[in-house]
Amino acid sequence: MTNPVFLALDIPQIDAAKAMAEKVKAHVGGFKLGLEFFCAHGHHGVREIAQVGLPIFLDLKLHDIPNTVAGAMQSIHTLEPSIVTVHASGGRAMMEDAKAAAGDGCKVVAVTMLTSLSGPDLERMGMASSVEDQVLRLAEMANLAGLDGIVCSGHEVSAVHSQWKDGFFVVPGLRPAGAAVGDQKRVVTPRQARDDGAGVLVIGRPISRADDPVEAARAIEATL
Ligand SMILES: O=c1ccn([C@@H]2O[C@H](COP(=O)(O)O)[C@@H](O)[C@H]2O)c(=O)[nH]1
Repeated sequence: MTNPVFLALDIPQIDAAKAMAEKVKAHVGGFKLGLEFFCAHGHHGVREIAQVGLPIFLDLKLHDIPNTVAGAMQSIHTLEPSIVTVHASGGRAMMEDAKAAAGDGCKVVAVTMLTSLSGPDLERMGMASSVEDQVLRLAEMANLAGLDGIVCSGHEVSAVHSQWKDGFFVVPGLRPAGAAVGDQKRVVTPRQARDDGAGVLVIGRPISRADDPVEAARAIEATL
């Protein structure tokens, strides 16, 4: 089995991020580079981390009009990411154009509802539906738009998997039992997410901020 864990390298210093990647590379399947790292280091930073030799997931959460998102997808083409995120709330046309611009070999997945949000946050945004219904609705739109899959929490992945059998599901908000939750609200263990149908497990601080990141990554791998 390929290791499904992508380590979120939310580390602003390029040398420290690369050193972390080198340290844990035997115990993860890839690296996720998000806004913190990309805004600081752009294409150069991505190329540095890619030298470590594992797949790169660019979690840029693109969200704009279709033409702009398609242009952004074309601008990251040369980095050959294996996965890129857009926001499902950008709409179906935006997702269609993002997928068309991505080219072969790059999965495009739509962020549905951030794992740092929960039911009361939806209410405050004026949305009457439950979290699961909202995620299922956005997942259906992403499927119709031709995307490869979605990002959701471990709370919804089983329901989404039932609705979208061959979808590709990326799950962040993962915590080993007893680990600090921090700003995440919809949390499950890596093993639970895997059992419920997640294809990629995104894990950041439980590894990157552990006293011993190699041991933390190894211990998570052993539970899968
Ligand atoms: O809904 C989402 C979408 C993306 N993320 C990203 O995943 C990691 C999680 O990091 P932890 O340190 O394990 O909490 C982070 O890079 C987020 O930007 C998410 O958490 N939730």
